[in-house]
Amino acid sequence: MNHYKLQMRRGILEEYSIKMKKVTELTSKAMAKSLNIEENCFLKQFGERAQHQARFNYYSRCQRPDLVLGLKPHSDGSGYTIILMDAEGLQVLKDEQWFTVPKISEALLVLMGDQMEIMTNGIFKSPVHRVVTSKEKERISVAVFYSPEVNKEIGPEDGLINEETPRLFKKLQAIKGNILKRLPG
Ligand SMILES: O=C(O)CCC(=O)C(=O)O
Ligand SMILES: [Fe+2]
Repeated sequence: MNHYKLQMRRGILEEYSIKMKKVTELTSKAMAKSLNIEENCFLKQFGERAQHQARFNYYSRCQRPDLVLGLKPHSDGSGYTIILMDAEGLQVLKDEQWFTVPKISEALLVLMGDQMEIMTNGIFKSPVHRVVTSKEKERISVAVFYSPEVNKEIGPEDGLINEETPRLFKKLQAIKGNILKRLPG
């Protein structure tokens, strides 16, 4: 890759990161509003130095999609994850069944991670998900894992705990690199 192309790609990534910061601010506020709690409460838990880690996933075409998965079942250890994809292939597990996430053009997918499940006291679930392969099409996705700043203490929002819905999680400390929690098997 020549120098000019490299510079250009860096520029695009930098711009994407800056825009992602805005997206996570808006999304965190919108999620709090939807739960009727103080709009900045999740942003406060994520902290001013919240982590944004981007991962590029490339899934090549596969002759035996019935035998080969692109990504094994897991839930994300992030707060939440923002996914940009160029094709279908991502599936989420609900009621022991796999559902394909539709690809909506220009749309970003917000996928809850384990830490947001904790902060919402279990109201927003961190789904087990996987990626299937395809015979016809390769696939690329960009996942931005948005997580609380390192060493930040997180826990269920007080506003979501009451007599009917008791606290489900203890307070925890956010740690670095807790991106994938793989399930056994
Ligand atoms: O490729 C995708 O759509 C999902 C990727 C994913 O689940 C991950 O990177 O943790
Ligand atoms: Fe994931």
